[in-house]
This record gives sequence, structure tokens and C-alpha cells, in this order.
Amino acid sequence: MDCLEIFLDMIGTAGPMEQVRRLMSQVAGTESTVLLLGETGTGKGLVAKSIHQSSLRKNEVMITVDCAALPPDLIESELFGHEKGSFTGALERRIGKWELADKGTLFLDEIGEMPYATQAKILRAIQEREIERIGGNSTIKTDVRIISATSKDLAGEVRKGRFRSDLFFRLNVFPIVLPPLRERRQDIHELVSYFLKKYSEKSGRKVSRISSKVQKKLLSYHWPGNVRELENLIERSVLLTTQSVIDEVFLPVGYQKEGLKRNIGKVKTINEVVREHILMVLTLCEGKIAGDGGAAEVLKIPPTTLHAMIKRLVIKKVYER
Ligand SMILES: Nc1ncnc2c1ncn2[C@@H]1O[C@H](COP(=O)(O)OP(=O)(O)OP(=O)(O)O)[C@@H](O)[C@H]1O
Repeated sequence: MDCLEIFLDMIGTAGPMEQVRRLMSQVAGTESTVLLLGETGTGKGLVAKSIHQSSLRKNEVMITVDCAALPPDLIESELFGHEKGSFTGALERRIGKWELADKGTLFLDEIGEMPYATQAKILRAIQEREIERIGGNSTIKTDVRIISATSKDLAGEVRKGRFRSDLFFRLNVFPIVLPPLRERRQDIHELVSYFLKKYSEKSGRKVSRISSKVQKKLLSYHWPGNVRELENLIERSVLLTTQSVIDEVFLPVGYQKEGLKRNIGKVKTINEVVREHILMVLTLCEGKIAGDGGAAEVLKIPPTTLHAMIKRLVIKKVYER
């Protein structure tokens, strides 16, 4: 079976997603630890689920721990569980997610948010394949496959001393980088069709396509929230439209200005462009301004005007030999 058949819920088969699919199909059937890297909403959760569903553990559970959603003081208890009375508030014994994931897959989402002190315990649990409940006095053997994900630059976090290098190397055995949507705009069309179908069916409305005006808008937007943002937009638009074609979408106000702002530093001023052009022509004309074959003739302006411009734009006589 090739990777196109396996990951059916994942849209995007060409360009950067082809590589992602290839890596997924290479690693899914192994026991290898996988690290998913990518901006928010690029599909890391979906990839983790797809890998689990194509793995040897597919009939076992996949348990997710969102490390960013848990307060640092609760994360260890969430992961490893605790015994009754092990700390104030531990009224009952609690089985942690690591234990619950036994024989299956444990998906550690936003691993970059893991408190430094807990990172050592995670490393130990992965390496020794055993855990200890908080307040417990025995170790518990576990058989867990780890998939972790982060939207942070984890290597950078290691350099800054915020993430343990030994854990990073242990997690980074098989990294898969999910490209942002703006770098795979060729998938937008297919994603839109997929979400239109999904949300039309869900809402009972018959919305079958988007207008070409909307398509242009979607193709030029920079998608900071990636596929999740596109999905939410289509869901909202399906609910708002009264026709079978979506003819308007509401992207964040000022997004075009934002795009412009990001490029503004790179835009040349008129004077810079004119100056460069005059310099280029002067170089071609070997510094000759007036007369036959002079720069003024080439530029179709009087030599006096060209002289004035050279003075105003402070063009040094670099072109003179
Ligand atoms: N290639 C894709 N095909 C279809 N749906 C996708 C694709 N990529 C992402 N999605 C959908 O987009 C939404 C966001 O994806 P997901 O939650 O996997 O992103 P994420 O990278 O884990 O985000 P975060 O870092 O915020 O947790 C989900 O509903 C997911 O099903």
C-alpha cells in the first residue's frame, strides 16, 4: 500500500506534503520515536493520529497530553499519576497518562512547554521504559511509543538552556517538519473542497464551491494560523452564506497592510530606483552625458535636466574611467 492510500484524511499530496507523507509511511510501522515540528495549525495532531492509525499499535489507545494546557505543578501528576495522599489535594490514587497509554501511543503535544524539571523524568521514562507514580514506592513497567510535537524551535530552546539536550536527542530520532500553509498554497484548493464538503454535510447546507474572487483572496493571504485557520474560515463561511457559492470571506482586518508592512523594508524608494537607472545608463555610455550616444539621448531628456538630476541624487562619478 502506498502512502497516498494510507493517510486518507490528510489533504495534500504534491510538493512539500509528498515528502511528509513519505516520511510518515516510512516511520509508521516502526517503533521509532517521532518528533513533529511546525507552526500552529499545520496538522501535527492529525499526523500523529495518522501515524498511530497506521502503526502496529493501531488497535491500542493513543493518549494525548497537551503540555501547554497544563499548569507546571500538575503536569507530572497528569503524566505519571499519583498515590492517594501524596500531596495536598491528592484525595484518590490517580493513574497517569503514561500508564494509560501502555501498549499504545503517547502523543506529547507542545513538548517545548514542558517544565525543565519534568524533562529529566520524561527522559528516564523513555529510556528505562518504566515510571513511578508521585508518592509511589515502586516502578511500573510501560510499553509506550512516543510521538511528540512542538511549534517552538526546540534546538534553539536547547541552546538557550531551556530544554535538555539529552531529551531533545532522544525525541529527535525521526523528525518530520510540517510546512506552513503559505509555503504550500497549491493545497489550498483541495483543502477548501474538503472542508466545504465536511461542513456542508455537518450543517445540512448545500454549499458547493467558492467564487474566483474568494479563491484569489485565499491564495494571497499569509495564513498565520495555517490549516486550522482555513478550516475555521470555511466552517464560518458555510454557515453565513445564503447561496451555494461562497462569494465573500472575512479575513482579519488589515491583513493586506500587514503583508505590505512585512515587505516594506525591502521596497526601494523612487529616488533609489531613478539613481540606479541613471548610473546604469551612464556606465553603458561610458560617462558621456550630452551629444550622440550620450546618456541624456538614451534617457530622452535634455542634458541640463540630467545634470540637475545627477547633482540632486548625489550620483558620484563612479562611472567615469
Ligand atoms: N493536511 C490536512 N488535511 C486535512 N485537514 C488538515 C490537514 N492539516 C491540518 N488539518 C486540520 O486542521 C486542524 C488543525 O490541525 P492540527 O490540530 O493537527 O494542527 P497542529 O499543528 O497540531 O496545531 P497546534 O500546534 O495548534 O496543536 C485540524 O482540524 C486538522 O484536522
